[in-house]
Amino acid sequence: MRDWVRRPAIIAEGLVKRYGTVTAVDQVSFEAAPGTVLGLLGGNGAGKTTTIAMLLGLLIPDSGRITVLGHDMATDRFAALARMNFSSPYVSLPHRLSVRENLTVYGHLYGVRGLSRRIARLAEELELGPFLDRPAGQLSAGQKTRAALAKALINTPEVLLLDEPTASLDPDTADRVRGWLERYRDETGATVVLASHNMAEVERLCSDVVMLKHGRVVDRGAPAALIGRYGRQDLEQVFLDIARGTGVAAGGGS
Ligand SMILES: Nc1ncnc2c1ncn2[C@@H]1O[C@H](COP(=O)(O)OP(=O)(O)OP(=O)(O)O)[C@@H](O)[C@H]1O
Repeated sequence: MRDWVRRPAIIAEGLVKRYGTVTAVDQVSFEAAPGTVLGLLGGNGAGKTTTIAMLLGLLIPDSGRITVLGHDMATDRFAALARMNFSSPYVSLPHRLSVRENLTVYGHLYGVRGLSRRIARLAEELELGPFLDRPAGQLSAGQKTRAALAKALINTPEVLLLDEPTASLDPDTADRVRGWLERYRDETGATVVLASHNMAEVERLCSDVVMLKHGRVVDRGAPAALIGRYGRQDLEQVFLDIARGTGVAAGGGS
């Protein structure tokens, strides 16, 4: 295999972001290998959304460096952005446009070929049919989340950043969306960064996780390795140990 094939899809090195006196992200580094799902975990205010916003180039780090698909996001971000996409509960689709119109606008922005077919496929897989022609502003929270996921997938991104993608979905829909994300990753080889508070979801989808606390990386590893190191049954218990400072991890930390 050639070197460029093995190169991490995402490299974050020493990221720092301050909002006034708050250091939201403090010397955070990680890598995501191509075709993997990296979980960004941490309690409320740990710095997950800020990190994702920096990966997207929406926020400029105060220091540190981000490379996505070989492109330095400080100097060459547009080449990478065309091959990326994201969904976030903090970014709504334009309210007055229908879901179909939204997907059409974003599809054109990304230069998607065969756009009608792509929209039809996403509508089928994410079950958008019943509200495809309704204004995005009139949807329920769960319907908005699915529409936002469709927008995030419109350009078949190689790097997909998902901030709490199943937070407002009912358990059945959330499970189906997870299955769909797994298939998407398997079929396309996309690299995914997933910020989530759902530890069962993270265990299922992520090959690696980065645990953040107060903007710093406090542990990292494969879910099974972390569970083993903390002597726990599942990632939820590991999360609680880290959040409350009660866990004793063997040979861990960073
Ligand atoms: N625009 C902003 N101005 C000032 N402080 C901010 C801003 N955005 C985030 N912060 C602060 O930065 C820190 C990290 O916030 P961030 O939203 O990245 O956390 P998070 O891990 O995504 O949290 P949550 O799980 O609650 O969504 C928090 O202390 C937050 O209050």
